[in-house]
Amino acid sequence: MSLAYTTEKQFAISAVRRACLLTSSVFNKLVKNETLVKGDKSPVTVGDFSAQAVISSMLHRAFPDDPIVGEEDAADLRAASGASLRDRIVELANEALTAELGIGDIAEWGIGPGSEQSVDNLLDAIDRGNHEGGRNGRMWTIDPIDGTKGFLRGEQYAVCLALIVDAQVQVGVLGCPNLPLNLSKPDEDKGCLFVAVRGQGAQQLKLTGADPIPLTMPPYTPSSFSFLESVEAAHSSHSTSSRISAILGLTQPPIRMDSQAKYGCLARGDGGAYMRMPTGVGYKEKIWDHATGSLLVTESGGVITDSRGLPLDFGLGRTLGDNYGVIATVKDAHAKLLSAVQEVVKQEQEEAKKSKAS
Ligand SMILES: Nc1ncnc2c1ncn2[C@@H]1O[C@H](COP(=O)(O)OS(=O)(=O)O)[C@@H](OP(=O)(O)O)[C@H]1O
Ligand SMILES: [Mg+2]
Ligand SMILES: [Mg+2]
Ligand SMILES: [Mg+2]
Repeated sequence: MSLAYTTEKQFAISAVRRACLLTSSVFNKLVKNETLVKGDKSPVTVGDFSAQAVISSMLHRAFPDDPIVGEEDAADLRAASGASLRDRIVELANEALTAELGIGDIAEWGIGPGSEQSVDNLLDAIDRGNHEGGRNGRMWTIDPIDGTKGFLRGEQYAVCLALIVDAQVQVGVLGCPNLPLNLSKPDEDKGCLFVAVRGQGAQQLKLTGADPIPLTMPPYTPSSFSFLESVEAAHSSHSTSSRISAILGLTQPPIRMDSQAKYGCLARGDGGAYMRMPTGVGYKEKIWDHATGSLLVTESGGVITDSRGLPLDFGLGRTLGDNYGVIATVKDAHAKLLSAVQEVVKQEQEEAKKSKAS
Protein backbone atom coordinates (compact mmCIF):
# COMPACT_ATOMS: atom_id res chain seq x y z
CA MET A 1 0.00 0.00 0.00
CA SER A 2 1.40 3.40 -0.85
CA LEU A 3 0.80 6.06 1.80
CA ALA A 4 0.16 9.71 1.04
CA TYR A 5 2.51 11.17 3.69
CA THR A 6 0.64 14.47 3.32
CA THR A 7 1.42 15.77 6.82
CA GLU A 8 5.04 14.61 6.68
CA LYS A 9 5.54 16.47 3.38
CA GLN A 10 3.95 19.67 4.71
CA PHE A 11 6.01 19.38 7.89
CA ALA A 12 9.30 18.79 6.06
CA ILE A 13 8.76 21.83 3.85
CA SER A 14 7.94 23.95 6.88
CA ALA A 15 10.96 22.76 8.92
CA VAL A 16 13.46 23.09 6.07
CA ARG A 17 12.18 26.56 5.15
CA ARG A 18 12.52 27.76 8.76
CA ALA A 19 16.05 26.33 8.97
CA CYS A 20 16.94 28.06 5.67
CA LEU A 21 15.86 31.44 7.07
CA LEU A 22 18.20 30.74 9.97
CA THR A 23 21.19 29.71 7.86
CA SER A 24 20.74 32.74 5.57
CA SER A 25 20.66 34.99 8.61
CA VAL A 26 23.79 33.30 10.04
CA PHE A 27 25.55 33.93 6.73
CA ASN A 28 24.52 37.58 6.63
CA LYS A 29 25.44 38.21 10.27
CA LEU A 30 28.61 36.14 10.61
CA VAL A 31 30.16 35.60 7.20
CA LYS A 32 29.23 38.34 4.75
CA ASN A 33 30.17 41.38 6.77
CA GLU A 34 33.11 39.95 8.70
CA THR A 35 36.56 39.24 7.45
CA LEU A 36 37.02 35.67 8.55
CA VAL A 37 40.47 34.34 9.17
CA LYS A 38 41.08 31.62 6.57
CA GLY A 39 40.03 28.24 7.95
CA ASP A 40 37.71 29.70 10.61
CA LYS A 41 34.71 27.41 10.53
CA SER A 42 32.85 28.93 13.48
CA PRO A 43 29.96 30.47 11.47
CA VAL A 44 29.13 27.17 9.84
CA THR A 45 29.36 25.46 13.23
CA VAL A 46 26.85 27.94 14.62
CA GLY A 47 24.61 27.38 11.60
CA ASP A 48 24.90 23.57 11.73
CA PHE A 49 23.97 23.29 15.40
CA SER A 50 21.16 25.81 15.41
CA ALA A 51 19.55 24.48 12.21
CA GLN A 52 19.60 20.92 13.59
CA ALA A 53 18.14 22.24 16.89
CA VAL A 54 15.25 23.90 15.03
CA ILE A 55 14.36 20.93 12.81
CA SER A 56 14.75 18.41 15.60
CA SER A 57 12.67 20.34 18.14
CA MET A 58 9.92 20.73 15.53
CA LEU A 59 10.10 16.96 14.86
CA HIS A 60 9.76 16.28 18.58
CA ARG A 61 6.44 18.16 18.62
CA ALA A 62 5.10 16.82 15.31
CA PHE A 63 6.25 13.18 15.43
CA PRO A 64 7.43 12.50 19.00
CA ASP A 65 7.96 8.78 18.46
CA ASP A 66 10.14 9.02 15.33
CA PRO A 67 13.90 8.57 15.84
CA ILE A 68 16.34 10.95 14.12
CA VAL A 69 19.67 10.36 12.39
CA GLY A 70 21.25 13.81 12.42
CA GLU A 71 24.77 14.83 11.42
CA GLU A 72 25.54 16.88 14.54
CA ASP A 73 25.61 16.20 18.29
CA ALA A 74 25.78 18.62 21.23
CA ALA A 75 28.79 17.21 23.13
CA ASP A 76 31.01 20.24 22.31
CA LEU A 77 28.25 22.61 23.38
CA ARG A 78 27.72 20.93 26.74
CA ALA A 79 31.40 21.36 27.67
CA ALA A 80 32.28 24.42 29.75
CA SER A 81 34.37 25.72 26.83
CA GLY A 82 31.24 25.73 24.64
CA ALA A 83 29.37 28.37 26.67
CA SER A 84 29.63 31.30 24.27
CA LEU A 85 28.88 29.12 21.23
CA ARG A 86 25.89 27.69 23.12
CA ASP A 87 24.48 31.16 23.86
CA ARG A 88 24.68 32.15 20.21
CA ILE A 89 23.00 28.95 19.11
CA VAL A 90 20.16 29.28 21.60
CA GLU A 91 19.53 32.86 20.47
CA LEU A 92 19.53 31.94 16.76
CA ALA A 93 17.42 28.81 17.18
CA ASN A 94 14.81 30.70 19.20
CA GLU A 95 14.79 33.53 16.67
CA ALA A 96 13.96 30.96 13.98
CA LEU A 97 11.41 29.01 16.04
CA THR A 98 9.48 32.14 17.02
CA ALA A 99 9.34 33.73 13.54
CA GLU A 100 5.81 34.40 12.21
CA LEU A 101 3.93 31.48 10.64
CA GLY A 102 4.11 31.22 6.83
CA ILE A 103 2.51 29.05 4.12
CA GLY A 104 1.65 25.58 5.55
CA ASP A 105 3.13 26.25 9.02
CA ILE A 106 1.23 24.80 12.01
CA ALA A 107 1.70 26.34 15.48
CA GLU A 108 1.43 22.91 17.17
CA TRP A 109 4.84 22.06 15.67
CA GLY A 110 6.30 24.43 18.28
CA ILE A 111 6.74 27.41 15.96
CA GLY A 112 5.54 31.00 15.80
CA PRO A 113 5.59 33.83 18.38
CA GLY A 114 5.95 32.53 21.96
CA SER A 115 7.65 29.23 21.00
CA GLU A 116 11.02 29.84 22.69
CA GLN A 117 12.78 26.75 23.99
CA SER A 118 15.13 26.46 26.98
CA VAL A 119 18.87 25.82 26.56
CA ASP A 120 18.44 22.25 27.81
CA ASN A 121 15.58 21.54 25.43
CA LEU A 122 17.61 22.79 22.47
CA LEU A 123 20.70 20.77 23.42
CA ASP A 124 18.52 17.69 23.89
CA ALA A 125 16.94 18.36 20.49
CA ILE A 126 20.38 18.36 18.84
CA ASP A 127 21.32 15.13 20.64
CA ARG A 128 18.14 13.38 19.55
CA GLY A 129 19.89 13.09 16.18
CA ASN A 130 22.02 10.28 17.61
CA HIS A 131 19.88 7.35 16.38
CA GLU A 132 21.97 4.58 14.88
CA GLY A 133 19.70 4.03 11.86
CA GLY A 134 18.80 0.56 10.62
CA ARG A 135 16.49 -1.46 8.46
CA ASN A 136 13.17 -1.30 10.31
CA GLY A 137 10.62 1.37 11.09
CA ARG A 138 10.38 5.10 10.57
CA MET A 139 13.28 7.52 11.01
CA TRP A 140 14.12 11.03 9.89
CA THR A 141 17.56 12.08 8.71
CA ILE A 142 18.86 15.65 8.93
CA ASP A 143 21.84 17.37 7.34
CA PRO A 144 21.41 20.86 8.79
CA ILE A 145 23.98 22.38 6.41
CA ASP A 146 25.20 20.17 3.61
CA GLY A 147 28.10 21.64 1.65
CA THR A 148 29.63 23.48 4.59
CA LYS A 149 32.48 24.71 2.41
CA GLY A 150 30.04 26.14 -0.12
CA PHE A 151 28.17 27.88 2.71
CA LEU A 152 31.35 29.63 3.84
CA ARG A 153 32.17 30.71 0.27
CA GLY A 154 28.67 32.17 -0.16
CA GLU A 155 28.01 29.54 -2.82
CA GLN A 156 25.80 26.46 -2.82
CA TYR A 157 24.70 24.58 0.28
CA ALA A 158 21.51 22.75 1.25
CA VAL A 159 19.38 22.08 4.31
CA CYS A 160 18.27 18.46 4.00
CA LEU A 161 15.50 16.46 5.65
CA ALA A 162 14.15 13.03 4.71
CA LEU A 163 11.78 10.44 6.12
CA ILE A 164 12.99 6.85 5.75
CA VAL A 165 10.57 3.97 6.39
CA ASP A 166 11.87 0.38 6.43
CA ALA A 167 15.07 1.54 4.67
CA GLN A 168 13.20 3.30 1.84
CA VAL A 169 13.21 7.08 1.52
CA GLN A 170 9.54 8.13 1.40
CA VAL A 171 9.69 11.94 1.72
CA GLY A 172 12.60 14.26 1.00
CA VAL A 173 12.98 18.03 1.12
CA LEU A 174 16.02 20.11 0.20
CA GLY A 175 16.31 23.84 0.81
CA CYS A 176 18.89 25.69 -1.31
CA PRO A 177 18.86 29.39 -0.34
CA ASN A 178 21.58 30.42 -2.82
CA LEU A 179 20.49 28.38 -5.82
CA PRO A 180 19.00 30.31 -8.76
CA LEU A 181 15.52 29.10 -9.76
CA ASN A 182 17.01 28.85 -13.23
CA LEU A 183 20.72 28.01 -13.52
CA SER A 184 21.02 29.83 -16.85
CA LYS A 185 19.81 33.06 -15.17
CA PRO A 186 22.16 33.21 -12.17
CA ASP A 187 21.43 36.88 -11.43
CA GLU A 188 17.67 36.44 -11.18
CA ASP A 189 15.59 34.91 -8.34
CA LYS A 190 17.52 32.73 -5.88
CA GLY A 191 16.22 30.29 -3.29
CA CYS A 192 14.74 26.88 -4.15
CA LEU A 193 12.96 24.12 -2.30
CA PHE A 194 13.01 20.64 -3.83
CA VAL A 195 10.35 18.23 -2.61
CA ALA A 196 9.77 14.56 -3.42
CA VAL A 197 7.34 11.95 -2.11
CA ARG A 198 7.69 8.34 -3.23
CA GLY A 199 5.15 7.58 -5.95
CA GLN A 200 4.00 11.22 -6.15
CA GLY A 201 6.78 12.88 -8.16
CA ALA A 202 9.23 15.70 -7.47
CA GLN A 203 8.68 19.45 -7.41
CA GLN A 204 10.64 22.68 -7.23
CA LEU A 205 9.14 25.53 -5.20
CA LYS A 206 10.32 28.99 -4.30
CA LEU A 207 11.83 29.15 -0.83
CA THR A 208 8.59 30.80 0.37
CA GLY A 209 6.76 27.57 -0.52
CA ALA A 210 5.02 29.24 -3.49
CA ASP A 211 4.88 28.39 -7.21
CA PRO A 212 5.43 24.60 -7.28
CA ILE A 213 6.54 23.17 -10.62
CA PRO A 214 6.76 19.42 -11.36
CA LEU A 215 10.23 18.12 -12.23
CA THR A 216 11.03 15.66 -15.01
CA MET A 217 14.52 14.93 -16.30
CA PRO A 218 14.90 15.50 -20.05
CA PRO A 219 15.95 12.52 -22.22
CA TYR A 220 19.68 11.80 -22.76
CA THR A 221 21.15 14.39 -25.16
CA PRO A 222 24.91 13.80 -25.63
CA SER A 223 25.64 17.32 -26.93
CA SER A 224 24.45 19.03 -23.75
CA PHE A 225 25.16 16.24 -21.24
CA SER A 226 27.59 17.01 -18.41
CA PHE A 227 28.43 15.80 -14.92
CA LEU A 228 27.35 17.51 -11.71
CA GLU A 229 30.15 16.88 -9.23
CA SER A 230 31.69 18.10 -5.95
CA VAL A 231 33.77 21.23 -5.80
CA GLU A 232 36.08 19.47 -3.36
CA ALA A 233 38.35 16.96 -5.11
CA ALA A 234 38.75 15.27 -1.70
CA HIS A 235 35.04 14.33 -1.72
CA SER A 236 34.76 12.95 -5.25
CA SER A 237 37.54 12.02 -7.65
CA HIS A 238 37.65 14.60 -10.43
CA SER A 239 40.22 12.59 -12.37
CA THR A 240 38.00 9.48 -12.41
CA SER A 241 35.01 11.43 -13.66
CA SER A 242 37.04 13.13 -16.37
CA ARG A 243 38.14 9.71 -17.68
CA ILE A 244 34.51 8.58 -17.69
CA SER A 245 33.57 11.74 -19.54
CA ALA A 246 36.25 11.02 -22.18
CA ILE A 247 34.94 7.48 -22.77
CA LEU A 248 31.43 8.84 -23.31
CA GLY A 249 32.80 11.52 -25.65
CA LEU A 250 31.23 14.33 -23.62
CA THR A 251 32.04 17.83 -24.81
CA GLN A 252 30.56 19.85 -21.94
CA PRO A 253 32.73 20.56 -18.86
CA PRO A 254 31.50 19.34 -15.45
CA ILE A 255 29.29 21.58 -13.31
CA ARG A 256 30.97 21.74 -9.90
CA MET A 257 28.74 22.64 -7.00
CA ASP A 258 28.75 21.89 -3.27
CA SER A 259 26.00 19.94 -1.51
CA GLN A 260 22.88 18.03 -2.50
CA ALA A 261 21.90 21.09 -4.57
CA LYS A 262 23.49 18.94 -7.33
CA TYR A 263 20.62 16.45 -6.97
CA GLY A 264 18.02 19.21 -7.20
CA CYS A 265 19.71 20.53 -10.34
CA LEU A 266 19.83 17.05 -11.88
CA ALA A 267 16.11 16.50 -11.16
CA ARG A 268 15.17 19.73 -12.94
CA GLY A 269 17.32 19.00 -16.02
CA ASP A 270 20.64 20.77 -15.39
CA GLY A 271 23.77 18.84 -16.39
CA GLY A 272 22.78 15.23 -16.97
CA ALA A 273 24.35 13.05 -14.28
CA TYR A 274 25.38 13.26 -10.61
CA MET A 275 28.81 11.73 -10.28
CA ARG A 276 30.57 10.90 -7.00
CA MET A 277 33.52 8.55 -7.22
CA PRO A 278 35.46 7.54 -4.09
CA THR A 279 38.90 9.05 -3.59
CA GLY A 280 40.30 5.91 -2.04
CA VAL A 281 40.58 7.11 1.55
CA GLY A 282 38.08 4.62 2.98
CA TYR A 283 35.43 7.29 3.60
CA LYS A 284 31.90 5.97 4.16
CA GLU A 285 29.09 8.06 2.69
CA LYS A 286 26.51 9.24 5.23
CA ILE A 287 22.80 8.61 4.74
CA TRP A 288 21.94 12.30 5.31
CA ASP A 289 24.13 13.29 2.34
CA HIS A 290 22.05 11.23 -0.14
CA ALA A 291 18.59 10.40 1.26
CA THR A 292 16.66 13.38 -0.10
CA GLY A 293 18.72 13.52 -3.29
CA SER A 294 18.14 9.88 -4.16
CA LEU A 295 14.35 10.31 -3.96
CA LEU A 296 14.51 13.47 -6.08
CA VAL A 297 16.33 11.44 -8.73
CA THR A 298 13.91 8.51 -8.87
CA GLU A 299 10.81 10.71 -8.66
CA SER A 300 11.94 12.89 -11.58
CA GLY A 301 12.61 9.94 -13.92
CA GLY A 302 16.15 8.97 -13.03
CA VAL A 303 18.05 5.98 -11.71
CA ILE A 304 20.56 6.12 -8.84
CA THR A 305 23.06 3.35 -8.03
CA ASP A 306 26.61 2.83 -6.88
CA SER A 307 29.40 2.05 -9.36
CA ARG A 308 28.44 -1.65 -9.29
CA GLY A 309 24.92 -0.80 -10.43
CA LEU A 310 23.44 -1.65 -7.02
CA PRO A 311 20.85 0.54 -5.27
CA LEU A 312 21.99 2.71 -2.33
CA ASP A 313 21.08 0.93 0.91
CA PHE A 314 19.61 3.24 3.56
CA GLY A 315 19.11 0.36 6.00
CA LEU A 316 22.74 -0.21 7.02
CA GLY A 317 22.92 2.38 9.79
CA ARG A 318 24.23 5.97 9.69
CA THR A 319 26.34 5.26 6.60
CA LEU A 320 25.77 3.67 3.22
CA GLY A 321 28.44 1.07 3.99
CA ASP A 322 31.53 0.45 1.86
CA ASN A 323 32.04 3.25 -0.63
CA TYR A 324 31.40 2.29 -4.25
CA GLY A 325 30.54 5.82 -5.31
CA VAL A 326 27.22 7.22 -6.49
CA ILE A 327 26.00 7.67 -10.04
CA ALA A 328 22.61 9.11 -10.90
CA THR A 329 21.18 10.00 -14.27
CA VAL A 330 18.08 9.84 -16.47
CA LYS A 331 16.83 6.27 -17.09
CA ASP A 332 17.91 6.03 -20.74
CA ALA A 333 21.51 7.10 -19.97
CA HIS A 334 22.15 4.96 -16.89
CA ALA A 335 23.33 1.73 -18.58
CA LYS A 336 25.76 3.67 -20.84
CA LEU A 337 27.13 5.65 -17.92
CA LEU A 338 27.45 2.58 -15.72
CA SER A 339 29.45 0.69 -18.32
CA ALA A 340 31.84 3.67 -18.78
CA VAL A 341 32.22 3.91 -14.98
CA GLN A 342 33.02 0.22 -14.71
CA GLU A 343 35.60 0.45 -17.52
CA VAL A 344 37.41 3.26 -15.69
CA VAL A 345 37.21 1.51 -12.30
CA LYS A 346 38.85 -1.55 -13.92
CA GLN A 347 41.57 0.58 -15.56
CA GLU A 348 42.31 2.26 -12.24
CA GLN A 349 42.49 -1.07 -10.39
CA GLU A 350 44.98 -2.40 -12.99
CA GLU A 351 47.08 0.76 -12.77
CA ALA A 352 47.14 0.50 -8.97
CA LYS A 353 48.25 -3.15 -9.19
CA LYS A 354 51.05 -2.23 -11.62
CA SER A 355 52.33 0.65 -9.53
CA LYS A 356 52.31 -1.56 -6.41
CA ALA A 357 54.30 -4.23 -8.24
CA SER A 358 56.92 -1.78 -9.58
N1 LIG B 1 36.35 12.12 1.88
C1 LIG B 1 35.08 12.34 1.62
N2 LIG B 1 34.48 11.70 0.58
C2 LIG B 1 33.21 11.94 0.29
N3 LIG B 1 32.40 12.80 0.97
C3 LIG B 1 32.95 13.45 2.01
C4 LIG B 1 34.28 13.28 2.39
N4 LIG B 1 34.52 14.09 3.46
C5 LIG B 1 33.36 14.73 3.74
N5 LIG B 1 32.41 14.36 2.86
C6 LIG B 1 31.01 14.73 2.79
O1 LIG B 1 30.80 15.58 1.66
C7 LIG B 1 29.70 16.41 1.96
C8 LIG B 1 29.66 17.60 1.03
O2 LIG B 1 30.06 17.14 -0.20
P1 LIG B 1 29.49 17.66 -1.54
O3 LIG B 1 29.95 16.80 -2.66
O4 LIG B 1 28.04 17.77 -1.43
O5 LIG B 1 30.06 19.09 -1.70
S1 LIG B 1 31.57 19.46 -1.82
O6 LIG B 1 32.38 18.24 -1.76
O7 LIG B 1 31.83 20.31 -0.67
O8 LIG B 1 31.71 20.13 -3.08
C9 LIG B 1 29.95 16.78 3.37
O9 LIG B 1 28.73 17.15 3.94
P2 LIG B 1 28.72 18.36 5.01
O10 LIG B 1 29.63 17.98 6.15
O11 LIG B 1 27.28 18.36 5.42
O12 LIG B 1 29.13 19.60 4.28
C10 LIG B 1 30.52 15.51 4.00
O13 LIG B 1 29.53 14.73 4.64
MG1 LIG C 1 26.50 16.80 4.22
MG1 LIG D 1 26.34 19.01 7.08
MG1 LIG E 1 29.85 18.03 8.10
